[in-house]
Amino acid sequence: MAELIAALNAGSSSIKFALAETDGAAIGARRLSGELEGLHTAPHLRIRDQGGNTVEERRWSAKTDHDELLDMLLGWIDRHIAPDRLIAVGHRVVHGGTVFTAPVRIDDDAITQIDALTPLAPLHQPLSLAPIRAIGKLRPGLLQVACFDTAFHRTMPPVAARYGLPRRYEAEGIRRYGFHGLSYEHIASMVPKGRTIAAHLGNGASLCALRDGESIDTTMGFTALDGLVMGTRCGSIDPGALLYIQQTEQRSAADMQDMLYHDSGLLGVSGLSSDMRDLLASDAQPAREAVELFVYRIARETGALAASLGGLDTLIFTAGIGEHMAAIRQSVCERLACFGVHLDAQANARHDPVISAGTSTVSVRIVPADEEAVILHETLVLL
Ligand SMILES: Nc1ncnc2c1ncn2[C@@H]1O[C@H](COP(=O)(O)OP(=O)(O)O)[C@@H](O)[C@H]1O
Ligand SMILES: CC(=O)OP(=O)(O)O
Ligand SMILES: [Mg+2]
Repeated sequence: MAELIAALNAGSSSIKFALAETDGAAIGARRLSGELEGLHTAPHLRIRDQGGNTVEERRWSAKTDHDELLDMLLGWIDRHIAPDRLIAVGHRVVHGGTVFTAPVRIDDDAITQIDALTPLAPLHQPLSLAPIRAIGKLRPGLLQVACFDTAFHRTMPPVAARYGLPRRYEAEGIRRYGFHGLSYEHIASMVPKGRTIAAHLGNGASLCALRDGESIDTTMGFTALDGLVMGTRCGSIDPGALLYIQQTEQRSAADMQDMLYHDSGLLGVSGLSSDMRDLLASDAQPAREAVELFVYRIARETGALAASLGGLDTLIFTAGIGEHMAAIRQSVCERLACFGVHLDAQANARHDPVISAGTSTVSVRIVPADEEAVILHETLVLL
C-alpha cells in the first residue's frame, strides 16, 4: 500500500489536480493527474494515469453548476484511491494577503482568515474554499495545506509594490501582491539565472519579472484584476474611468465588481467569448480586436518589466494560451523584435521547449505550467 498526496489547483476557468506517491522524503510518481477545464463555457474533464493514458474523459455541452462538477471530481478521485492511503491534500489559494507568506496547515482559523480575503480575490477565493470545505467533510482529520499564489512575490522590492496613494493605505496592506506565484515558482526552478520574464497566459493572465529566480516585479496588483487583459477581467485601466462610470451610471460597488471581474476582458471586448479558442476561430471584427488588444498589452507590459529588470535574457510562455497557441506567441514576439526577440517559426508551430531562432538575443521557451508540482512539494514539507 502506497501513501499518496493530492494537489488541487482551483483556477478561474479550470480545476487541475495531481495525485502522487510519497515515501515521506520526496514526491514520487504521479499516479493520476487531470483537469476540468472550460468551466464557464463547455466543461471538459480529462484524467490521465501514470503513463499519460487517458483513463476518464467527459464533456458537457454547456456551463454546469461548479459545486456539482467539484463533487463529481472529488468523488471520482476518492473512488480511485483505494487501496492506497491519502495522507494529505494541498490546495492553491490565490490570496494570502499580509497574513500568509508561506504554506500553512488548514484549520478553522485559517479558513476564516482565507475567507476574510475574499473581497481581495472575489473570483478565486471561494473557488479554493469550496474543495477545502468539501474535503473537510468527506475526510475529517485529513491534513490539508494552503499554498498561496501571492507568497512567491514577497521578494519584490518595496518600490515595485507601492502605489501612489496617501501613505496610510500602504500600512493597511493596499499594495501590489501579485499572483500566479505557484506557477512562477515552478518556472523559477526550470530556467537559468539571469533576467527572465515569464508570461502566464491562461484565463487569468500575468507577467512576472524574475531576477535569478526571484520575483522583482509583476503585472497583477492588490487584486488579480490588474495588468494584462484577461478572459473576463479588464486588466490595467485608468481608475478615473471607473469613477466616471460608477458616478454617471449610478452603479453600486457590487455591480462594478461584477462588470470588472466577469463581463470585461476578452469577453467584454469581443462580445463573443472569454475563451481564446473561440476568438481565434472567429472572423468577427470585435473578436479580432480582442485578440489584438490581448497581444498588444502583453508586449507593452513586457517592455515595462524589461525596464524593471534592466534588460532581458529569457522569455517564457506558460499556461493554456501560452503553451498551446502558437499564433499568440508569434504575434507577441513580433512586437518584441526591438528587444532582440526572434522566433523560429517551425519550432513555435511544433510547441518545442525552445522556440527562439539562432539570431535571437533573447532565449524564448515554453514551460508547461505545473502549479501542482509546487503544491505537492510544499504539502510534503509541511507533513
Ligand atoms: N489545449 C488547450 N487546453 C486548455 N486551454 C487551452 C488550450 N489551448 C488554448 N487554451 C486556452 O487557455 C485558456 C485557459 O487557460 P488555463 O491555463 O487552463 O486557465 P486557468 O488556469 O486560468 O483557468 C483559455 O483561453 C483557452 O482557450
Ligand atoms: C490569479 C489568477 O488569475 O488565476 P487564474 O489564472 O487561475 O484565474
Ligand atoms: Mg491556472
